[in-house]
Amino acid sequence: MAVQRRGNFKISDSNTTEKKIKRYNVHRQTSHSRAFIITLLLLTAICAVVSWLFLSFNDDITETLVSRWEALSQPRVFVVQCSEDYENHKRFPGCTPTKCGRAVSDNVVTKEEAQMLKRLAERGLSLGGSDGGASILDLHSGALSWGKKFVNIYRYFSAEINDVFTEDDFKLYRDVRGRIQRVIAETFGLDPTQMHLTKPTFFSRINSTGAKTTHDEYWHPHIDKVTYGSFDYTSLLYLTDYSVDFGGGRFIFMDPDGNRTVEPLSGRVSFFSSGSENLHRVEKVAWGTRYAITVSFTCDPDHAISDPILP
Ligand SMILES: O=C(O)CCC(=O)C(=O)O
Ligand SMILES: [Fe+2]
Repeated sequence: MAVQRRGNFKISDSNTTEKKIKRYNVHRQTSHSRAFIITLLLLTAICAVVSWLFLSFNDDITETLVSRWEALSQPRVFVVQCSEDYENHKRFPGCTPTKCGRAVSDNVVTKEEAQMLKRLAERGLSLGGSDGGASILDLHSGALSWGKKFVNIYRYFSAEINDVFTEDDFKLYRDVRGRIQRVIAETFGLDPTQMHLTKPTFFSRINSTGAKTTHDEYWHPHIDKVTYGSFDYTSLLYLTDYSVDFGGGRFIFMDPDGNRTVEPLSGRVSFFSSGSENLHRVEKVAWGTRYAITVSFTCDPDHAISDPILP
């Protein structure tokens, strides 16, 4: 009996141990799940804080002024307070910026005209081109990127030049320049006859090839009036489409409170007063090829240049 009793006691003893083990396992599992949930919550909170910091301080976060998917039926204008830059230069009433800002128009140049100008740029640039990612062709001075330097296309290719460009190409360039000049005058309330074409005025071709010289480093923030001296109004005519022909390559106004972009679109004209109220840069091109023309105007007749002519 005693043995039996001892036996029963042993059974109930092992039941208790088993229950204890079970309870311990349940407790351990619950603790693990709780720790897992707490870790997950912590990670989520850390992610949220990091994203918030990224969104608040990352200088690449931008407002899009005009998207590639829009087709503007009239110029979109953004007024910006003029910088003091113009005070250090001789003033020309009716032209020197008193109203500053930036604007974009999709109505100045047709898609067909942009296509013709792009072909002109392709033909000219096919004669040379930079070793790095940025090549230019300046129809006025004849400067053409060539490896790590420049050549004068009119001198270097004098025998071929009339096969590459036609009188119609130059007429189209002049027409387009005149229309851009008028839209800038209308937008900023200027007398168009007081505005003069100034140098440099050039076609640009940019791809994702790495820079080989500083001439290829197109992405640096700059102020056109400082970089080029004579500029009062800068215009850019785009000849290819952002996100279709190339990636990256957006135009970025770098304002004190953040970046504002213009997405290039074939035939789109973007123009702005050239002082430090319009500090800007071009985003690096990630893929494809971006074509544009920089056409600029000065109020100072001493810095005027005439339209390019076919020799
Ligand atoms: O191609 C562009 O969008 C801008 C070029 C530019 O900033 C310049 O030519 O000064
Ligand atoms: Fe510029």
